[in-house]
Amino acid sequence: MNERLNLGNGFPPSAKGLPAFSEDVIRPGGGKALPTSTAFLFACVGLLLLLGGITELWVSNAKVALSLTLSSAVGLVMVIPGCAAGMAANRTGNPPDDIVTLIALLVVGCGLLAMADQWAQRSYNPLSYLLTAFVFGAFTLTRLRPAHLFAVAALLLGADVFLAYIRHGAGQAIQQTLLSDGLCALIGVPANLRLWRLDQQQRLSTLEALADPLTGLANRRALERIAEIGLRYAQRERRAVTVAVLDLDKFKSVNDLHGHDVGDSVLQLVADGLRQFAQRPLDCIARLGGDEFVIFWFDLDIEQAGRLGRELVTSVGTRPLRLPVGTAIQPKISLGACSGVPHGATRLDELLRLADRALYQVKHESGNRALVRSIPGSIGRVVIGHNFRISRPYEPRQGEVAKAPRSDDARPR
Ligand SMILES: Nc1nc2c(ncn2[C@@H]2O[C@H](COP(=O)(O)OP(=O)(O)OP(=O)(O)O)[C@@H](O)[C@H]2O)c(=O)[nH]1
Repeated sequence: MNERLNLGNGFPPSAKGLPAFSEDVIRPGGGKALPTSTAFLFACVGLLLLLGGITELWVSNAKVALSLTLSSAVGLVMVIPGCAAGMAANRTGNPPDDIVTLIALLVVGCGLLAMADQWAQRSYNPLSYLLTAFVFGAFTLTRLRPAHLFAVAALLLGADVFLAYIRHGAGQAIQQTLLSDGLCALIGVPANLRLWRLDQQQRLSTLEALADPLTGLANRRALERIAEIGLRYAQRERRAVTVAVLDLDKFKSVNDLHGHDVGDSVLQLVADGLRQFAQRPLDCIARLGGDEFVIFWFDLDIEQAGRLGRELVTSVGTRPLRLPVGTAIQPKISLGACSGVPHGATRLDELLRLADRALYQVKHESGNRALVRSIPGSIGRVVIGHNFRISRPYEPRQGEVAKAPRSDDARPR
C-alpha cells in the first residue's frame, strides 16, 4: 500500500452526534460495493451444495443425500443474509442494523436443519452448521484478519470433532470432519479470504480516488465531501468552521533553480509538515494542485484560526527542509482563510473564494503571513492575521466580481 496514502486523521471523518456516516459519501460516484465477491460467494455456496450432495450420495444413500442438500439449502438461507449484512458492514464502516434479524435467522435456520436431519434419521450436530455459517458469514461481519479466522475456524472444527467423537465414536467423527466440516472449511475459508482481499483492494482504490497522488493528502473531491458533512453539522450545531487556502511563496523559483523533482520533494515535505495542523475528526487537508493547499478546520473559531494560522506559517517558514539530494530549502508560505458559523446557504466554493481573497491580500503585502476573515453574516470577531490585526469582514466592493484573484490560478470554479 502506498505509504503516502494517508488522508490524515478524521478520514473518513467521525464526530460525536454526526448522522451515520457512510463510505458512500466519500466513494466517488457512489456505486455498489463488492459485486464480484457477491457472485463469487453465490458460486461457492452452489458448489458446496453440489459437493455435499455428491459426497453424501457416495457414502450414504439418496435419502440422506437429499436431506443434506435440503439442509444445506436452508443453511444457505441463513448464511446469505449474514454475508449480505457483513458486506454492508464492510461497505459502510458501520455495524449492521439488522444483527438481531441475523441472529433470529440463525436460530430458525438451525431449527429447520434439525428437523431436516430428524426426517432423515441422522444425528444432529448444530456445530457443523454453525461452522458453515461462521466461515461464510462471520468473517465479513467481524472483519477478522485471516490469522484470526483460521484460529477460530480451527477451534470450532476441534470442538465439532470432539463432540462427534464423544457421541458417536471415532468413525463418525472422522467422517463428519472430512465430509461436512472439511468441505465447509475448504470452500468457506478461501471464499472469505477472497472477500477480504477484494475488500482491501476496494478500500485502497477508494482511497486512491480521493487522494492527491504526489502528497497523499486529500484531493478536491475528498475535501468537498468532508466539507459538505462538516458544514451541515456545523450549521446544525452552530459550530464555527475555518477554510484556509495556503500557497507557497515564490515556489516557481524552487522549480527553476533546483528542478521539478526537487520541487516535488518540497511539496511532499511541506505536506508532511502541514498534516500536524489538521489532526481532529472532520479536519481535512487537501492539495488542489501546484503549490496550493486547503485546510478545512471543523469547530475552529476565528480567534483560534488566527492563532493556528500564525503558528502554521511560522512553522513552515522556520524549518529548513532537507531534501533527498542533499540540499536544504527554506520555503515560505502564505495563508488566507475565512472563519465563522456557516448558515444554510454556505457552500465550500464560496468559502474558498473568501479565503482566496484573503490570500490574495497577503500575497499582495509580500506574503509569509496568515490572514483570517470572518464569513459574512456569521457571529464573532472579524479578522486575525499574522500580527492579530483586527479589521472588518470582507464585503465585496461595488462592481467587484467574484473571480479567482490571480490570472494564473488554475483552480476550477
Ligand atoms: N514541482 C512541481 N511544481 C509544480 C507542480 N504543479 C505546479 N507546479 C509549479 O508550481 C509553480 C506555481 O507557482 P505560482 O504559485 O503560480 O507562483 P509562485 O512562484 O509560487 O509565486 P507566488 O505564489 O506569487 O508567491 C509553477 O511554476 C508550476 O509550474 C507540481 O506538481 N510539482
